[in-house]
Amino acid sequence: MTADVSLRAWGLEKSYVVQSIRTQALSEVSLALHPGELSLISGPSGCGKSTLLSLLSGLSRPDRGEVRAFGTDLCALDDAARDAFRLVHCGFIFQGYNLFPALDALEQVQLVLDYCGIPHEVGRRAAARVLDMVGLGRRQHLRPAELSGGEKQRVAIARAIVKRPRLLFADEPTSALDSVNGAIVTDLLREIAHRSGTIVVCVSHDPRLIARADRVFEMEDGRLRRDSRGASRYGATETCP
Ligand SMILES: Nc1ncnc2c1ncn2[C@@H]1O[C@H](COP(=O)(O)OP(=O)(O)OP(=O)(O)O)[C@@H](O)[C@H]1O
Repeated sequence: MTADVSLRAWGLEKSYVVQSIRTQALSEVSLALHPGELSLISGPSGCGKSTLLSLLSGLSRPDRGEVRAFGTDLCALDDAARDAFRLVHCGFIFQGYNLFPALDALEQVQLVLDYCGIPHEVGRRAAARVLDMVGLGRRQHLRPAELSGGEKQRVAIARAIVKRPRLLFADEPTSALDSVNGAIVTDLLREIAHRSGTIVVCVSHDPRLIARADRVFEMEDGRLRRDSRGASRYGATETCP
């Protein structure tokens, strides 16, 4: 029997209750994401994209349904075990970069490896290598205030991939970037998926990302409306069976 290398969800339901008003954020969402693909979750504001990302990454639990990553049922794990799962397997990238103002680029990336218990000098070399890979080898000693938005996002990407996660989640990674930097970050995410076999999942409205994604999931009112192959790899957009 071969090991399951996918991230799969079945019948996800999630609602929020605020002051006794219930909002159904997700209904009957099922999908399968595969290694080496950049998948995009798109749709209008409030349709449930961030909620889906949070369930797929084990940051929160569904009311009903199941999420399995590499065969592990994330919903069956307690909070500590899900934290441990994320530490080992998941990288996260956010719209606002979430960098520490006082640390330079190298220190931002190295901090992750320190946290994972990697010896300092080994971590420093690995952090420098990854910064080189994202095109920031010569800017590794600059702090966030000295970097452009696109460079900050590349530091955030380096930080997310330095521990070689099998799952990379990005929430609106290009929405604060101009066209040149948006394209650089988009291509980088795609390259990470294709080269290292990472499952890369992005939430975005950005047409640049939609055009470069291998798989596009369109959401509306908490449901998946369309699951299609992107034009980037297959030449034309086609709807998945
Ligand atoms: N913590 C929360 N408490 C209450 N309601 C929430 C919470 N998080 C999300 N919601 C509601 O759930 C629905 C889905 O929200 P979600 O943030 O997943 O959508 P989204 O597609 O990511 O939106 P956006 O593109 O604006 O970020 C919305 O109606 C939202 O108001």
